[in-house]
Amino acid sequence: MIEFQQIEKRYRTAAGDVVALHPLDLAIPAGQVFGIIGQSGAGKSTLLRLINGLERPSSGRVLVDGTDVAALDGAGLRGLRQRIGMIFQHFNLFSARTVAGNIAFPLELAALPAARIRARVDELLERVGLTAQRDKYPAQLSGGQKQRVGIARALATEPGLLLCDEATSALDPQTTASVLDLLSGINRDLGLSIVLITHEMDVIRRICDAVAVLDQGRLVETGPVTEVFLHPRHPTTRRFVAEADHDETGEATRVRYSDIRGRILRLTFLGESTFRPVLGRVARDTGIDFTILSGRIEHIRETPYGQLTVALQGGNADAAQAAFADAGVHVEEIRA
Ligand SMILES: Nc1ncnc2c1ncn2[C@@H]1O[C@H](COP(=O)(O)OP(=O)(O)OP(=O)(O)O)[C@@H](O)[C@H]1O
Repeated sequence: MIEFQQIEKRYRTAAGDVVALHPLDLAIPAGQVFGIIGQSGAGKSTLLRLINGLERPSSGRVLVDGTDVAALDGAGLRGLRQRIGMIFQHFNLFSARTVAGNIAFPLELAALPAARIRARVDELLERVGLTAQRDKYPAQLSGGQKQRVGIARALATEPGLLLCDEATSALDPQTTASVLDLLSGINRDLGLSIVLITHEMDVIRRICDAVAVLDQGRLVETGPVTEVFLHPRHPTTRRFVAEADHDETGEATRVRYSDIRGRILRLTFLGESTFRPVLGRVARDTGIDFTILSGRIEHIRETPYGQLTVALQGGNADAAQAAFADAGVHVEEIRA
């Protein structure tokens, strides 16, 4: 469990103070994949680096499993960092060490016997799918393979928490997907908590359980991804969702629908309700005819959700709208 209590961070510069984080409170429960999203300069890296003491708060406290990070001395901080792995956008591998040598590094620092290091490295290579690459050097690897080495190295000392600093930003979409799957599997199989920062809502949708949205150093929205992604409240969150999604509430869409008669609704089905035959039942009960304008079924982590944009003709539109809400379907009126 990580708790930020009235955390504020200012950087002193020649030109004056830069406020990277305005006072904020945030609790990150153990065992989750927790995402922090924001534009460049929003304060994401600062927030992440406060967790392992790479930055110190200007005021407020950061508690990691109840321990105040700022109160730790050198030995205490080293102990904390052994329990927190970190991976980076540009991998930060040692170019003169092989794949196995990179992964062994933190174990050598911890002075483990050679036989135990070898066994642990073998196990980690298998977990990240790089057994065949063990004797290669970073320059001989693809971006995705480099990040897998970074992940294996971060896991070497069996940390309870993994911090990911834009871990997939330098990767193509397909490689991103496979690295995110690996992280998701690690969270599931090892029960390891993951805190990641990103500027892409799609990363949040694929693997996070919960999310915090930062905007110019302020925490503007936080909650489960199913809630924040499907029903964003703050304009910044809406913008991120619209980028990941094709936006159906914008002006262009309203113009595109100008030839279509009837009330236009966007229906969001989440979890079990995604696969229930709600549409047919509402049509029968209310005499409504539906024209489907667009639709899809996707996943937020493992939870399926469906979004359907429909035009309603004939029958009782108000009753249909109420029947959807009764069936647990979220209804958004795109045009009355
Ligand atoms: N060491 C520093 N000295 C002065 N200002 C800093 C320092 N580190 C960060 N800042 C400033 O603090 C603000 C937040 O920076 P931070 O790196 O936390 O944002 P970010 O959301 O991670 O951005 P990015 O996605 O570009 O990495 C920015 O205005 C940045 O310029």
